[in-house]
Amino acid sequence: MRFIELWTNQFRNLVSQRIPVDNRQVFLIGPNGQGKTNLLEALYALCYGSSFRTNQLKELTVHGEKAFKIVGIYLGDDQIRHTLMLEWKDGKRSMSLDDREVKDRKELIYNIPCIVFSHDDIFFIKGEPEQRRRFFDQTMSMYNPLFFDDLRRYRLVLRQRNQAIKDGRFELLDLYDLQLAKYGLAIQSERTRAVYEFDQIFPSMYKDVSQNTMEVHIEYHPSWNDCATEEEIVEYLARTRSRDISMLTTTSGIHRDRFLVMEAGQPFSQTGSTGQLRLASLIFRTAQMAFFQKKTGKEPLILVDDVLLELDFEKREHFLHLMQTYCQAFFTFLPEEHYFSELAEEGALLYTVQEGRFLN
Ligand SMILES: Nc1ncnc2c1ncn2[C@@H]1O[C@H](COP(=O)(O)OP(=O)(O)OP(=O)(O)O)[C@@H](O)[C@H]1O
Repeated sequence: MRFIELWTNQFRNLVSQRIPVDNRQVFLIGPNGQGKTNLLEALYALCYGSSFRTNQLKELTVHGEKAFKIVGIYLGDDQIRHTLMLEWKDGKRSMSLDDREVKDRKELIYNIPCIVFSHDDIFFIKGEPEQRRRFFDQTMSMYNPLFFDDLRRYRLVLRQRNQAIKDGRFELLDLYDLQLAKYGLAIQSERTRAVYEFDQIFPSMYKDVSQNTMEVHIEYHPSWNDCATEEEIVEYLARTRSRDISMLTTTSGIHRDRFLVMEAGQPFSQTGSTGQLRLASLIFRTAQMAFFQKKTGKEPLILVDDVLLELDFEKREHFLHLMQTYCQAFFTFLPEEHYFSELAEEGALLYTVQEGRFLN
């Protein structure tokens, strides 16, 4: 799969324009604040119908306007040209694929798998547990539609259960507990399997690039650690119900699971230097790519937002070697970062980005 051209209209600071991108590698080069990341965001929004920077699609419209539209023409794995469109208008999102309305964003997840490398990825290592849950849920949702469905259902039941607790409608809890246990156990089992497999990939990649002698690995600590069946979870929820009622929320479940990155028995967020944490976050993404490929046999589209800056030459070489298996890649660079030539293949497409314009 590969994008061939993009059309942007009233999207952030991007000038409304057609941008040909028919190349395995597209480099976007320009000073700060010119619109490089905005184009990556537009591509991501086309792939998933959402942004990796905000939950509010209305923020993506150019200041002062109420609508934006992006269109991407891509060559699918079937070697046929397809047209994806995302529009935000009158407070509503609409999407289409080949002029057919896309009603559920889920349809898109498996269409163009897309992975973003960004500075914020460091929070997967040193941020709140929620950040790592999101990372692993995303990793699993990329290849497993059942997992994605279970997550959606779990979240819905969790919201309903919390509301029932707040409203004092305790007679509903027995029913919600059964559903929470059903979807929760499926998610817990899948997380256990996926972390085991991810842990076969991530530590050796990290060791290769960092040349660190200490082992870094991932641990999964489910909130319902001692429950192996739905019945056991239901019993546990019944036993802890009074605690939930006094806290006005569901205090256990897969929304409280913890994923830890450990080094020598300690959380890596406490032992690693900022440089090591940053490198580990890049490797997290690279391992996500490798994991996705192992599961599906497909290569993802990658969007790499100026994250190589802090790596020295040797680490960069190692790292770039690891991340070559993509169907198409968009990289952003500042003009002074001349090392993009280390990465560019012959014939790669180079754009200079200036005030939302893409010039080559
Ligand atoms: N909704 C919007 N409407 C108009 N302009 C916007 C909007 N949102 C952001 N901008 C502008 O877009 C520019 C930021 O673009 P972007 O984040 O793509 O920068 P960049 O080229 O990736 O730079 P950096 O190297 O600093 O990351 C800023 O000038 C900002 O004012």
